[in-house]
Amino acid sequence: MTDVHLHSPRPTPFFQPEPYFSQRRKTPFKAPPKAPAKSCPPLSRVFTSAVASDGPHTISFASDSINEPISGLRYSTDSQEPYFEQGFEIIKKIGEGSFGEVFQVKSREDGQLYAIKRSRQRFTGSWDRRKKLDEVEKHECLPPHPNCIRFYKAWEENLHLYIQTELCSMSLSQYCDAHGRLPERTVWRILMDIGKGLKHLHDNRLCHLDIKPDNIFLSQSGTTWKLGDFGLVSSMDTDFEGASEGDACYMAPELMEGRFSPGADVFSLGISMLEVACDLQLPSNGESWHMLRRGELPEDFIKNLSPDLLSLLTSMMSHNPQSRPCVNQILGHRKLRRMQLFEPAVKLKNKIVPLFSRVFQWILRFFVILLNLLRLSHSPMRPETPPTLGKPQSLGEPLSDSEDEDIRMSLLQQSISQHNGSWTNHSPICHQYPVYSGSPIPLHLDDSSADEATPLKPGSPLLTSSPATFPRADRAMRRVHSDRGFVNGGPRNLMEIFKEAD
Ligand SMILES: Nc1ncnc2c1ncn2[C@@H]1O[C@H](COP(=O)(O)OP(=O)(O)OP(=O)(O)O)[C@@H](O)[C@H]1O
Repeated sequence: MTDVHLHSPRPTPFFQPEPYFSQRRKTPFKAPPKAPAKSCPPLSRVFTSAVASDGPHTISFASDSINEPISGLRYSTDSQEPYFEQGFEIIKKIGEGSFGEVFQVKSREDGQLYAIKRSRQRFTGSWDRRKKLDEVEKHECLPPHPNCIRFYKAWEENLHLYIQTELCSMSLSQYCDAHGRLPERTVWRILMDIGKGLKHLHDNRLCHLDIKPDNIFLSQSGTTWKLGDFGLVSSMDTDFEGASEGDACYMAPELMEGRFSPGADVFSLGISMLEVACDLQLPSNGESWHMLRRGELPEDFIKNLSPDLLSLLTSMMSHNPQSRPCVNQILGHRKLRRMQLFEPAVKLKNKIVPLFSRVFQWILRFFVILLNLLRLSHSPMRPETPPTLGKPQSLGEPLSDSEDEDIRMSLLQQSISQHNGSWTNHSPICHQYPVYSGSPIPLHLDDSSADEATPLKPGSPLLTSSPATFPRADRAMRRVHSDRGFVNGGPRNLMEIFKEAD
């Protein structure tokens, strides 16, 4: 019995030996957070006065305007619609995260496009509200920079928080989902742009602490990479008080011990670049997680990297934060220095090329219209041609003049017979005329007989004619029939055609 039990087939557990590295998977769908338990009502419903406010209120920590009612040309307090809908035309939803949903909108006041993030859930209490407003405070305290997503305003309404920011075309994750492994040129460009954004943060004594491809965005124009999502930004001045680490896949190893420093951002940027340059799926734990932090990078993935990029990324991912280069040193790399040297020229090219191409298109369009107008004004009026009954078909070799003449005669004979109330059954083209008429054959011999419809007298040679009367026409029409798979006026069997070919 024991033996049977031991040998009974069982599903073998799938075991992937560690360390294991795989190709980067597409950005997984993030399930929305669970709804709050229904057993007790949220605090906001119990202590409404603690968090509720009348109508939409701006949120600002830079001035004393916190909790100032929203006012605007397009906002009416009499309307039941929220400010979000009164002030903006909602174009589409562009993303969602654990915090909320992001919409692409068009402002009804200035006609510009923006991104608005709306908290998914209502504030559950004053503590929850304060925690959500943190992102506003952190984003607001950052002076604008071309490589950081710009903050415009924030407001709360109906216990939801709204954050209005600059609109970007997509995140780096979405870009990689579409393009796969990125070419080194693009990786250097991202390193330079995000390096500049990060320098701006560090110069303002702030650390991002959540750098990852999900939080790097491509501008609307598609030329500049920008740093976004400042929800975890922490100040060096307050000694990283209340700081928390971001995504485990991109986390510097020293954060496990609570040692925060600007070096953590350098590590996260380095490992993010490794991911996109090698199309590597970063582990969130396990032995492979530690290997990457010990500087043991998977050979199969890094073999295509240039020595320059590999050595920079390896130094950025040093285990010891002191050994990592600071952002100034990264931007001082000779490759990035050269890129910066040519940057004004590249920017100019990016502005001029689309402009020139648009002007060129207009000139081209103008010439095409002009040419058409000229052609119309010079073309003589053409006589109306009778409508064709079908598409001209290839009839093989062109008929000779005499054969053509015979066909005309035959058709005339057919027409006369039809006119007199009888078809000559042996006419070789009686079934074919509608198809043949791609180039219609006039039913008269010459112009003088064109409109003669007088019936011929019985016994006329034309009426009594047989195939022998017009042997060449008969031959020619048989050839036409045969070209189209018809024999004796009927469809030809495929087998017959094959036999003939043999
Ligand atoms: N300014 C923007 N322009 C364009 N798309 C954006 C912008 N901000 C956010 N998105 C899109 O919305 C998605 C979710 O945004 P975001 O990550 O800021 O939300 P979140 O709720 O804070 O997410 P997280 O789970 O990381 O906290 C992003 O992945 C991105 O695709």
